[in-house]
Amino acid sequence: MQAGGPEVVFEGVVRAYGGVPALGPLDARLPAGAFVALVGASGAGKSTLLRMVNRLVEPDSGRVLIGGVPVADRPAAALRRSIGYVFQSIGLMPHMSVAENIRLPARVAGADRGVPAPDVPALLAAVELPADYAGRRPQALSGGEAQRVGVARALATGARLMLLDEPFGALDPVTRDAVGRRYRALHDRLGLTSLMVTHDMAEALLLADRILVLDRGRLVGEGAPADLLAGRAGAAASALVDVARRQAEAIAALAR
Ligand SMILES: Nc1ncnc2c1ncn2[C@@H]1O[C@H](COP(=O)(O)OP(=O)(O)OP(=O)(O)O)[C@@H](O)[C@H]1O
Repeated sequence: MQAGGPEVVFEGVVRAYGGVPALGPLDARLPAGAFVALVGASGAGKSTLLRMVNRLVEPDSGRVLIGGVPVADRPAAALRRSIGYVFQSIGLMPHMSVAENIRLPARVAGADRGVPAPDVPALLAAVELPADYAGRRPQALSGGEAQRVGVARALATGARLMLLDEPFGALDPVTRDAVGRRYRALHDRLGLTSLMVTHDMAEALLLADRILVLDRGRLVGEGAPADLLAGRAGAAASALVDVARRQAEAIAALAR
């Protein structure tokens, strides 16, 4: 097993699509081992920022460093093998078993290039799925179970940096809550660095160590959940927190 998750630094990253600015200039730092949530309205640039880390999006200017090394200096394929990527429609191969799906990224990377064969039982245990799920096909899994297989697959090449783009967005609220908390426990156990895009401020407040708030491509607020709740992370962050708080208060009032 590799050492803990690395630090990630964004230095003045800028990106436009077809001449239309989408992101930046933006500076941010994810401390080694942190769980960082990225929130903001639709189109704010969250996925663009996340995908700069594994070079699915290249910045027009500025740079991203992982553990002090610019991602642009590393071949994209090798870089992506070292980073877990979990997204909403996780894309498990329907004709392959769970075990084959988990082994797939390492197989693509090539055992002959020194990529060790994944320990499927250990990975299933890490995401708290029974060992006999290894033989199941994806269609025999619930949405929450499939998402956990996606996390196991993302960890299979030994990645200690995880990018999660609305990972639990398609799950019902109860499953979403349970899978989110399980993932947070896994993050702590393995000492991962995790960057998670979410639309749900309550989820960000409950799971993350730090929250970055994006608005129209700019970082408009940043802090620990306690900072956001105390109104110390800027007006945009407070506005999003107020929505979550009003919902919680309305539910509490209904129960009285
Ligand atoms: N490949 C692309 N081509 C053109 N425009 C794009 C492309 N990808 C993103 N954009 C635009 O860039 C802006 C930021 O998009 P991005 O997907 O990063 O936002 P987001 O905050 O992740 O949004 P959402 O929450 O809706 O997923 C949006 O205006 C979007 O339309």
